[in-house]
Amino acid sequence: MNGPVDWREARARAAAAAPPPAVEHVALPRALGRVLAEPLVTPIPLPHFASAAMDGWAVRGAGPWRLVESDAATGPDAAPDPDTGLARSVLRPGQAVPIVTGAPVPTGADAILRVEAGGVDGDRLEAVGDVGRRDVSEHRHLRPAGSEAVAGERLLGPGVRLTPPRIALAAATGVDALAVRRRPRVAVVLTGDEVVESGVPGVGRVRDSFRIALPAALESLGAEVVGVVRIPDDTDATRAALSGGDVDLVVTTGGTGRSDADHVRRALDAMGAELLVPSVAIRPGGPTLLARGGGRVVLGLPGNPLAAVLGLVAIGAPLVAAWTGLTPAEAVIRAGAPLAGREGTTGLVPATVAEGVAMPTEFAGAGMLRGLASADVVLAVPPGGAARGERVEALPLPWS
Ligand SMILES: Nc1nc2c(c(=O)[nH]1)N[C@H]1C(S)=C(S)[C@@H](COP(=O)(O)OP(=O)(O)OC[C@H]3O[C@@H](n4cnc5c(N)ncnc54)[C@H](O)[C@@H]3O)O[C@H]1N2
Ligand code: MOO
Repeated sequence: MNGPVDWREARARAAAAAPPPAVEHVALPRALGRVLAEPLVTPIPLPHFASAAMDGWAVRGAGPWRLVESDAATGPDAAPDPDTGLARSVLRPGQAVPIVTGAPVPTGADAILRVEAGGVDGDRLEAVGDVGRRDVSEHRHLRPAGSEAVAGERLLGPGVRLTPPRIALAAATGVDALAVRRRPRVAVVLTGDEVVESGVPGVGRVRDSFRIALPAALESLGAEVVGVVRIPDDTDATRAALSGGDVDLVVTTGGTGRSDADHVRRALDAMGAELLVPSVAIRPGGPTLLARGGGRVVLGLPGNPLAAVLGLVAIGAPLVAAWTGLTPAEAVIRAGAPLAGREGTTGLVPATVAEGVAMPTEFAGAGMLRGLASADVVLAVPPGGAARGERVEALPLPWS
């Protein structure tokens, strides 16, 4: 029970450790990147009135036309008829009225003749050239009301990430707030008395890899990082950091080992926490642990920089995804080189992807960052390894 947990099982336990997704309402500017909780149903047709797609003239009939004064067709008060979506002014056969892009089209208009394809002589307008004649005969440049969506149509389903175009689509329907899934509130706790946060480290010291990168990666996964603290290598300080604050999840780095300098497991013990995943059968990242105690979940990542990120990709990603009701993305890709296996362990290998083929990067030792810095995905290499050309599972990096 205390040995390393198979990596699929560990991912399943991580997903199961999240509470059922909860909902909150946020204003549109704060909804970017969040997960939609309820369908987006447009209360209005899109567009909600018939409008011109070009600057020019609204015309009725084959032409030539007599130009009439622009009134409701282009004025700021040109409210469309709520039933038809058409502007209330009426264009009679043989008439034309100036119109600008986006303005309501008068009732009766059957084409927009763009300005560069019309010739005006006094109050007489005629189409010029093939382009002008086609504008008219093909009834061009009219955007009918409801041509993109009718009122009551479902435009987005729940469970999708709110990308910039999805936010823009929501805004176009006239809504000002959206129902989104709650994010876990996360405290990041950095350990390691040897770690320095600026300048060139002396011998026996290491420059911090996590204070900037880890919160960013967690936010990319969909979490809300509410604090980052560095604590001394001490069991009481670790226990206090693991149990303090109003948070849902604590993510630690370092100290997952069993030496005198490692305090995460001892602190969890002292808290009476339940170890959900004591370690994972992955390499690097094996010492990654998951626990529940003090009313929160604790994800313990190893101190080695690559190992920590791979622990986050393997266990943190399904945990945060389940919290926000997302299904973690999984894909398979062809290996561009033979990948050695290791009995009882899933190898996690940073890889670059070109033309659908994944090449493992160099410099992918547990304490390194160089391979990860150039990687596009992480390959999950089964214990038996994989031949060149074989399909292997590819996990996305949080920021890609
Ligand atoms: N006897 C054994 N020793 C180790 C084992 C083992 O099974 N038996 N496992 C090894 C593996 S695998 C890993 S991974 C590490 C896990 O170590 P910890 O989580 O306890 O991490 P630390 O010992 O605190 O640090 C490891 C390494 O990472 C550096 N580090 C820590 N924090 C940072 C930071 N913020 N930025 C950059 N680098 C950091 C730290 O200086 C150490 O070099 O244990 C192995 N040992
Ligand atoms: O699992 Mo450790 O992560 O290899 O250095």
